[in-house]
Amino acid sequence: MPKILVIDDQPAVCVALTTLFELHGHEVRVAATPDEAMAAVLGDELGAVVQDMNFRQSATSGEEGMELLRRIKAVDPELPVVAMTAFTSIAGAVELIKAGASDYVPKPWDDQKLVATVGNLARLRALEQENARLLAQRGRARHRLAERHDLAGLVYASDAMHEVVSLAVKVAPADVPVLITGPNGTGKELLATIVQANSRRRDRPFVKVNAGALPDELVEAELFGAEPGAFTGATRLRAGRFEEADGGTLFLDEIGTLSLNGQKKLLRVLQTGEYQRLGSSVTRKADVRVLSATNRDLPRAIAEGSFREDLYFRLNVIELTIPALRDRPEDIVSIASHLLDRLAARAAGGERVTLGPRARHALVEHDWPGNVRELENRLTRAALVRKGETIEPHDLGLDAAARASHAPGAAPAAHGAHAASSAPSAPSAERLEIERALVEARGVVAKAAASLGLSRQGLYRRMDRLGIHIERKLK
Ligand SMILES: Nc1ncnc2c1ncn2[C@@H]1O[C@H](COP(=O)(O)OP(=O)(O)OP(=O)(O)O)[C@@H](O)[C@H]1O
Repeated sequence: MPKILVIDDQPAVCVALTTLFELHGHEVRVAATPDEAMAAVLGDELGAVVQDMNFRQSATSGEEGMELLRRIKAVDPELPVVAMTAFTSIAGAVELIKAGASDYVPKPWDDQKLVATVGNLARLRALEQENARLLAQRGRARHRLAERHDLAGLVYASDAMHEVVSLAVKVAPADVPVLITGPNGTGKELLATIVQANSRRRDRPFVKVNAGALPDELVEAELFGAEPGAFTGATRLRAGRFEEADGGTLFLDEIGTLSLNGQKKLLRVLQTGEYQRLGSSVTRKADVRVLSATNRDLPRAIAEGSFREDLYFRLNVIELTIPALRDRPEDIVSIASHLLDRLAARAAGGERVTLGPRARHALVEHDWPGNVRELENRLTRAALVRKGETIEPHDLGLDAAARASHAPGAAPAAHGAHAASSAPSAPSAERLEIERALVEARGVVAKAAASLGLSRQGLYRRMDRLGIHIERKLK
């Protein structure tokens, strides 16, 4: 039970209060003067203070008590102080609360009320202290992790991510395959980078392959290489990805959509540790650590017959699962601030952009179907269309943001030109991609089309279909 400090110059009052609090399980310390009280506040672990307002027989103004209250609050602003006062005026009470008293009780006091008030305040302080201790402990744990390992720019505040990142750096030095799972845009590739950066192979090649984009007929040549003439069009010797990654790490992204043929070829090299270039009979040794990632539910794909179980067990010696952004809302604002810093560093003028409080709220409220990648897109857009230094909800183009900006008292929508859409609900990945390209191209459709790999007409058709139109040319 928290210790209570009783401060009163009248021994009879001290005895009565000590008895009262001890009866209710508290330890009690007594002080008869302001100096004794300060010694206790500085030297003891206290849960709450009950203090008189006058310390000399002749004094009645309460000024000494007010002075002591200020001294206590100056050294420990969170320590609850209950003032015992003969004040009956509202002004006196207000002054006490302003000076930091948590509560005040009249003299003579009501035992039950006093014990309940002081007990509650002391319990609350204990809870707050425990919270602060846990937060500090977590902060220290994160700090230690970031100090000792290369976290490749990954930012988080949530316990869930702390667990994933801790496991990633723990398994990094072991040369085992790691499968990283999680929805699109949650940072799977970034986590693979962390595993590689903290492994013994950190200074060796790190080769990334989008396994899902490999056409079936090219899987073998891409992974293992091809001799000249091995297939039509193969005029030069081509090194495969396993060869490029020799001594290092191979990251197979989108492994869940690798063709069955590709799966078979991959399984063989993982089982035997050997492979051959297409068109060659020379067997090569694969000294490669394989990391892979997918957003697919592989056990389900196995049940449906589209993924090999034997390959799954080879790849999945360790599984790291990244939760969707909406399931770790504590991360949203930290990541957003980090991304804004990154944007500022890349921008020509390097101007620092910050998030307004309503924009933060809108970010935390949003569902983030596209996870951190969507957050990146939204912030890129917002950083470009914002009017001032601060990003407001309507700059983000989010549903919730739009609602927030139309709420009473909200700032009017920005009049700056931006790619605006007439159908704001549930933005698709395609819409975001196009909006981002348009904003980055400052509204120049031909430029946006080129960056998307589309013809100008092609982009216009898509904009029509999605109801995206350019409101005004960006300056
Ligand atoms: N926690 C984070 N802190 C900082 N940046 C992050 C974080 N998570 C993701 N990012 C950034 O978000 C973008 C998407 O991340 P990444 O490409 O690693 O996701 P992914 O899960 O591999 O996506 P996909 O499933 O589409 O392949 C990247 O630019 C990455 O740097």
